[in-house]
Amino acid sequence: MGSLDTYFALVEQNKQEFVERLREVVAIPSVSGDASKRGEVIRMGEWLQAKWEELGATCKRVEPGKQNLDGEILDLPPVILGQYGNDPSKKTVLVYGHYDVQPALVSDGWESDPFTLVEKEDGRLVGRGSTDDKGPVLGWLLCAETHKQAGIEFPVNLKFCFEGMEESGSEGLDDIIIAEADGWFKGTDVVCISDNYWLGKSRPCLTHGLRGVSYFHLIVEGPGADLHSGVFGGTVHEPMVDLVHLLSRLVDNKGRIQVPGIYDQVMAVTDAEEETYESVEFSHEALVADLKNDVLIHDNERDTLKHRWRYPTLSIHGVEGAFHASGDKTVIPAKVRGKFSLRTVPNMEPRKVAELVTKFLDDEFAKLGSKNRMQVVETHGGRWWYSSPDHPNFVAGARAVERVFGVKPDLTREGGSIPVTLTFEENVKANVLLLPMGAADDGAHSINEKVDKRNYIEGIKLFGAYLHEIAATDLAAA
Ligand SMILES: C[C@H](N)C(=O)N[C@@H](Cc1c[nH]cn1)C(=O)O
Ligand SMILES: [Zn+2]
Ligand SMILES: [Zn+2]
Repeated sequence: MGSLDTYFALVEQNKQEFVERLREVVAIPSVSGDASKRGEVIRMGEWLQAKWEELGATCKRVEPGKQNLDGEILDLPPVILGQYGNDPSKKTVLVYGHYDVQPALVSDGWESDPFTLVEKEDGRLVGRGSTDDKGPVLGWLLCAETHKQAGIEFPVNLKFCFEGMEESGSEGLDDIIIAEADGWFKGTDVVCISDNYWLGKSRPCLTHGLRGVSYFHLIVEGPGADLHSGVFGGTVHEPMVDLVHLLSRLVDNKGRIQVPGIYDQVMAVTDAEEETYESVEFSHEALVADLKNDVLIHDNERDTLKHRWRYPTLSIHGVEGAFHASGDKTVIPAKVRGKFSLRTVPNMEPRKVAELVTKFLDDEFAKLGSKNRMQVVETHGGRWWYSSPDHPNFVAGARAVERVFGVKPDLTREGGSIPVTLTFEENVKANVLLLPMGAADDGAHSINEKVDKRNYIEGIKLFGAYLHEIAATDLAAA
């Protein structure tokens, strides 16, 4: 593969330029969960479309419709579909990624402005979206640009699907994938998604499973307005007291979900699965160092991995409407909204999960004898995904990892969720490979999110190597 060596050499040569390109996209604050940033999310989608079109791709901008966000009716950001190359003698690879990001404020604890990329001496490229998912999304573009610059024939036809709502439940995307399965996505041989992370910091991985997510709002409201706690404390049912009580009933402090029936659908661990935990690169020592404190529940790596990959979990995220500023305001909030989510696993069904959670909270609320009103709303949900890692798509991914990093990849499952993975698999009817670029300690969704320069640059090489391996692979051997 002489042309691949030329490609690697040019990626090396362009390293600093690629950091500047990442700086340009991080600077667009495309936060999908913030109504005031919707214009920026749309601008980010338009940026991507323009760059791909400059390169010669054919793009289609699909509008998923409208969204009601905090009472404001907003345009959903466009889904950018693209096709780069259309040679019937080549295989066709569909890549998916998202150009929206999680919210980020300096006041959350960032060391610098989240939307100004900072290159640290130790190689960290710090900025919101650097690893999730702007680095990888940009990586596919830079891979294609570098082939063109080097005069190397692009080894496959590339289709792409980039969305701007992944961090907010991928609203509207399922319908588009279903509608385009026999349209834009027709002829896809394999799918590749780069939107998760390695298990450690040195060994790359291929991922063949994701957890699902079911997100809930628990709303408790009582008086028509906030009240003075000196005047009304002890004489009215306080929404916040009811809410705190209900939230505390959902999960114990060992992570065990308290909703009856929730574990009934969880697949049992098989002997074959037990073996898969033996060989992966994962240590509590490294994890505790990343966490900055030992706050681990389990005393061994295997149980930690099982609770990340294959058991359901429940996390409490926040309370809207509660007093949260500094100072000692003596208020009784009139309406509060608790937010929590469950990560779901094979073979849990989202409908059943919502039913069990709602019934449990209804029963617990009834026990309180409160005169407040309570409501449980499932705001978004996504299904888990599990696939065999034996498909030639994974073999091509493994070969590409060996070519770039000189090691065999770990085979992992992911604790996070990319709900459209299953939608692609079911509707486009092609195998999906998850090929992450970022490392375990990147801090996606957290403060000081980063991608290491090594991961970013070698990741761009990996994308190219993977496409060349796909071109050379007999996919019919599946
Ligand atoms: C794994 C992926 N990069 C990711 O972060 N996915 C999100 C998806 C989501 C669901 N609701 C909101 N965001 C996640 O796993 O939290
Ligand atoms: Zn992501
Ligand atoms: Zn994310």
